[in-house]
Amino acid sequence: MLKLRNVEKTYYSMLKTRAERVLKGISFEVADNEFVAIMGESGAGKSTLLNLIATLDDPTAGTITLNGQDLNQVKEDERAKFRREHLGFIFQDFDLLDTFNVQDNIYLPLVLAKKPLSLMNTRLAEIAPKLGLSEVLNKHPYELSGGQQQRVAAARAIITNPELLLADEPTGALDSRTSAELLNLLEELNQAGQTTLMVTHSAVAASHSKRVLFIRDGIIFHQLYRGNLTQLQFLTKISETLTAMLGEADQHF
Ligand SMILES: Nc1ncnc2c1ncn2[C@@H]1O[C@H](COP(=O)(O)OP(=O)(O)OP(=O)(O)O)[C@@H](O)[C@H]1O
Repeated sequence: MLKLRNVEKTYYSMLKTRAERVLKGISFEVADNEFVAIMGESGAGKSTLLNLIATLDDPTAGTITLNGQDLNQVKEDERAKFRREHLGFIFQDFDLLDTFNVQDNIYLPLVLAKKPLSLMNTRLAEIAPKLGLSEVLNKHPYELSGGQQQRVAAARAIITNPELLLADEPTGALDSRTSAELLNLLEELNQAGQTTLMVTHSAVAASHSKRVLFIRDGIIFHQLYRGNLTQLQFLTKISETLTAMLGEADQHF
């Protein structure tokens, strides 16, 4: 599904007098139906990596392919269309339009893709009950709780049946109960076949995935598979790894 080969990203200052090499050769694959979390400390390059996969920015070196298509080859003016057709996005700050009601917010990607209303209605009828949104379709985002708003954002992200769902700190603005609900929802969507890649600094969020990649110093430093562990057992394993990583970092100073 998704393949990264030796992906590098260097940010340059305007006059190229300063360079920051954020990603130094990242290689990994995400298989169909996987749910992968990417963890790393603040500034480790998680959002940078997600932006590259989202075609919002280009790598300095290396290749990224989605189902065989090299993202570098997608032309600038075709990228918005590419994102609409292949990817779904959930961000920390929901990013809903307050002037639209919930239903129209969810329909937006299909409206932009000029899909027929009948298809939108069919898809909504499938996902609204699953996400507990059937009763709020005529409300506006500002009338909803944070958890409901994030579920609307999730509905909007999956209504196009994206090949890959990208989530950037999706629980960052939620309290622990609504976070847990959203994470359970992401897990359920994944069990129903949704390939998902999530960036997070939360061990709890990562423990809902099937595999965690740890980024440090611009490389994939370590990875953990959930295997048959329960979410709580996986959380313990992730927390132990983070503690060990922090311990090693301390020894450098
Ligand atoms: N557009 C940009 N131009 C220049 N430097 C950038 C840009 N975006 C990110 N950086 C730098 O790249 C490094 C990695 O940032 P990034 O946002 O990818 O980290 P992160 O792991 O997502 O952090 P956080 O968890 O705090 O969001 C940081 O040092 C940041 O200052």
